Amino acid sequence: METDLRLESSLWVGNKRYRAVLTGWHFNWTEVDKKNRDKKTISVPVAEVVGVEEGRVEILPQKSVEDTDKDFTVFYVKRFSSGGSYGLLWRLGRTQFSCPSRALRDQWTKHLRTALKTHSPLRPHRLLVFINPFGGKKKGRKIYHSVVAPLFELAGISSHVIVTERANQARDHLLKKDLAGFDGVVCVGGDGMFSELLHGLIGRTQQEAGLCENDPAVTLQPCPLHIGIIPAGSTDCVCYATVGVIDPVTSALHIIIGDSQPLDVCSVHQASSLVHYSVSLLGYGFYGDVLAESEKHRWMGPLRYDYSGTMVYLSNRSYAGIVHYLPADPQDSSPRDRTRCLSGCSVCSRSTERLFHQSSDSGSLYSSHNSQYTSDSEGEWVTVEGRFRCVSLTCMSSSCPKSPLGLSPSAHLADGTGDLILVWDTHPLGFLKFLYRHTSTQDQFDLPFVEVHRVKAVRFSLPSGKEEEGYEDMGATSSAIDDEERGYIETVSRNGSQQYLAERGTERRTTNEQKAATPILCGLCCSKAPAVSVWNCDGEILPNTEIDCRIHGQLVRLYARGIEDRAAVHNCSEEHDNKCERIF
Ligand SMILES: CCCCCCCCCCCCC/C=C/[C@@H](O)[C@H](COP(=O)(O)O)NC(=O)CCCCCCCCCCCCCCC
Ligand SMILES: Nc1ncnc2c1ncn2[C@@H]1O[C@H](COP(=O)(O)OP(=O)(O)O)[C@@H](O)[C@H]1O
Ligand SMILES: [Ca+2]
Repeated sequence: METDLRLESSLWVGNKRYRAVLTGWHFNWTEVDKKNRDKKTISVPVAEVVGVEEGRVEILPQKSVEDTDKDFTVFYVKRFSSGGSYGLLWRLGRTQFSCPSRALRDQWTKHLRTALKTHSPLRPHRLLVFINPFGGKKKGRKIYHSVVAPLFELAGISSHVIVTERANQARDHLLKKDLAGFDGVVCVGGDGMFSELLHGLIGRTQQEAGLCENDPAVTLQPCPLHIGIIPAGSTDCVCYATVGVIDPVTSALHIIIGDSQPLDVCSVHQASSLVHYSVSLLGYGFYGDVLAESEKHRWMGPLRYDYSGTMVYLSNRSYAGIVHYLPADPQDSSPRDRTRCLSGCSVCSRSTERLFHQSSDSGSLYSSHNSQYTSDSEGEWVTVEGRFRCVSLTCMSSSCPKSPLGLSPSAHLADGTGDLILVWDTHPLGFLKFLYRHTSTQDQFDLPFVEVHRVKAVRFSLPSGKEEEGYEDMGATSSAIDDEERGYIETVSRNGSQQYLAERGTERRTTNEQKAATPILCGLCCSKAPAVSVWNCDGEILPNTEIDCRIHGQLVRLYARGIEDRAAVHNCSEEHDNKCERIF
């Protein structure tokens, strides 16, 4: 196969002569000077060729074809560093080649197209696209038609576009309508739109496989259709964490070349019913309150989260809860190992082996017929109880423009685990420090009131009687109540490391800093606070407080490849300057 596709000849680009070689995996062209010495080589992996067209082709301002019979044009992925973001921006590169004869031109286009088919088996031919016209800054339609559609057309992708008229339309369509002939589903919107696709596709796949989604112990069937995300929302966390930038052109190019990134999904259950699926943030306390508050201010657009975040921070709340968790194998990885899950991540690759090649033996995460989660290999559940500022579970880093390294910077996209972050009640300045560290590279887990655990499952319940209590006096959660009630913090040195203990029968102490800070901020807030918060599940408020969650390894696949390591990518051009270069 490799030798069949090989082609080598002299070609011209403008008035310069090049030696072009197609090896099967790569298409290279090297400038040759008058003395036949090689100069600079441009090398494009065949998998990153977007399209090959006869003639001299442009696509902006409109598609134009000068149909000369000795020329062909190759479109391909070109990388740029992206300033603020961690990942790389992808743009459409274009080179027009001239051949000495028409026969050679036809040979080049035929070979390149065959190589494309051979080396990019997952390239979509037909896509189902849902646009949320109201997501983010309400630019979904414009982004799709001006930026994405021309690229899909160039790549020969046909798409069926649905502009949604109501919430959950995309989900319902995926659950009920005929999906035959589609290779993938794309949303143009934010995390909420992605969540609709996630629910629709997972639900449809389980229906067709005859599996019950309600039972947390059932091993769910991975979805056959890929999901593409064109970011046009408010947080765009799933896009940022799987691509590394929020950029519609970059995302469209990942879709076109058929990149494939598996993703862990957390199922959330209550009383033996499925409540929701989550991939990014499942958060109780602070993040739940921020979402509940922000729904009242949707008109503010993406800014609603900053406004609500500030208001909720000032209200200075903490909540009682009991958290049970099932730790993952600490030998595989740790949330404190300071590694990052990047494109081609070895921890995720090892998990693929474990999840799909050993699933028939007793080493699987759960035994599929075991509704009480008691397989021998699952390990021991751990229980902690106390007052928390927030309890968060995330299946991936959940990086987003607000927090470029995310809620858990060392979490993995596809390792079959999630990171459980427990932020115990603490003084307002301590909590602010924790929040603020999300905006920099400082370790947000290196604080005495924060714990992080890599887990396979989590249960959350309320201390008996809490659900009925409703509201409690704010003073009670901040200054009036004694330290014993509040579960305030204490750091002790155990085995040489700082460990945090709260409400575990150990002595408790309030620091001076805590005592000083609390009353000042309490003066700014309301006098009544609810005793119970809500769960924020990828931007949706859950109806239940007591939940049971399980991580399903690699349940869905996105058209993405994870964040590319800048240091390992060679063909990256200088920083992209939007002012002087057009998109195409
Ligand atoms: C002091 C600065 C603090 C910055 C803290 C940033 C933490 C950000 C972590 C964000 C994790 C995001 C996980 C993704 C969630 C989304 O699924 C979900 C839905 O997104 P969609 O609307 O696009 O559909 N988004 C959300 O739920 C939004 C959560 C955002 C929380 C941001 C909170 C901002 C807090 C600002 C606090 C300021 C305190 C200042 C005190 C003087
Ligand atoms: N046509 C529509 N009208 C109202 N709501 C919609 C529509 N289409 C989608 N939605 C809902 O809007 C919510 C937010 O959408 P999303 O695209 O995530 O934007 P944002 O990031 O700004 O929240 C989603 O939960 C989705 O279900
Ligand atoms: Ca994970």
